[in-house]
Amino acid sequence: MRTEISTLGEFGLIAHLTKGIKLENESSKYGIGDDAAVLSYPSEKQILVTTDLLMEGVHFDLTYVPLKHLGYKSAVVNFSDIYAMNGTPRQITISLALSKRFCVEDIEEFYAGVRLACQQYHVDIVGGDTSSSLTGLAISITCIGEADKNKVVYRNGAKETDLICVSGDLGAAYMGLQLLEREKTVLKGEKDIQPDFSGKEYLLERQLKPEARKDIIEKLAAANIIPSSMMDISDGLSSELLHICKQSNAGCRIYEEHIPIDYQTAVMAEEFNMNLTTCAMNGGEDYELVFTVSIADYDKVSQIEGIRLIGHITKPELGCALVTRDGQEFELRAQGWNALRKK
Ligand SMILES: Nc1ncnc2c1ncn2[C@@H]1O[C@H](COP(=O)(O)OP(=O)(O)O)[C@@H](O)[C@H]1O
Ligand SMILES: Cc1ncc(C[n+]2csc(CCOP(=O)(O)OP(=O)(O)O)c2C)c(N)n1
Ligand SMILES: [Mg+2]
Repeated sequence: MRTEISTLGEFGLIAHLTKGIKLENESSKYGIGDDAAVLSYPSEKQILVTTDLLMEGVHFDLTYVPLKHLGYKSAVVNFSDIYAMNGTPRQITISLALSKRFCVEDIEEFYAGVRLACQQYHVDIVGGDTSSSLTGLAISITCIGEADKNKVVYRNGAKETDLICVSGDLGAAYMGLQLLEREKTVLKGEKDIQPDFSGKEYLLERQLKPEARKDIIEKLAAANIIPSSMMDISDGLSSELLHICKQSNAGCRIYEEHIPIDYQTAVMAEEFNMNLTTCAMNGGEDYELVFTVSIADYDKVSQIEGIRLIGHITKPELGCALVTRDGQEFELRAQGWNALRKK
């Protein structure tokens, strides 16, 4: 089926896409349908706001990304930013610019993904904007969330001797992207052949359907740990650690042998003849959390499943470095994702 968007028009499309959206959160007072949404948060909360812009051809390639997955991921990467402040996401607004290539069914798919993510993370869709584009799909999502006033975690709070921790494992989403890019080149013009991705499912899942680490935020809270600094890993661990250290006026040492990497990631890096540590440090799109905790929290944090201690914070004069298995030190450089960097 292909229903042209012009048959519904802007208002018809919005009504169609947002049909049946219900508000779950106490703070969502009024959602879609007026000039602005109305939110109300209790005075003991801080309100968190984050926004992300995703451009077709820059952030995603629709030749191998299904629209439902794209919708899911676009929402989840925003939730991830709210968790990275030690908060809880509550509302999003979604703005879309659509070219003529897209039909109503395409946007339905995209919305099905966004709505699934919102259901799973208990977030309300409270508004958005819809416009046309001459060149492709542009997606902008803004997420609003809350945190207890004294529990917001910034990038600038890391202190000398703090332990550096990471959740999950790194580099898999990047290897998933490499895999999809390779198949895209191989299969160009041969639509009937289905690539065999068996044994590589984890990599594809990490690229196409990432999750935000709500569970880690909950486990830290349950263990009574408030990190001294935290970020989510979108551009690569190196880049994020440099942000934390710069803003905290600190240095760091992280140890190559402690960087968490999944088996499939390692196999794939070998197959592509890529340096595994480089992929894990700079690949990006991991949407894991990197955070620091006081050394006093060592016992508590090391008991939490899914968190790895990878190093520690130092004085700023010592700079930021990766210590290899044979004890050599390499200065961290932000080689990861940078949308504005020269190619
Ligand atoms: N065009 C912009 N105008 C104003 N602030 C911006 C702009 N782009 C990014 N920022 C702000 O810069 C900071 C860092 O952004 P960014 O590197 O994109 O972080 P993240 O990786 O968490 O999305 C954030 O506070 C963000 O709101
Ligand atoms: C076609 C394509 N190119 C590149 C990537 C890789 N990629 C897309 S977004 C991103 C990192 C995060 O993007 P950014 O706009 O920096 O988000 P932010 O850090 O602001 O949250 C990466 C590595 C991809 N998934 N698909
Ligand atoms: Mg950003």
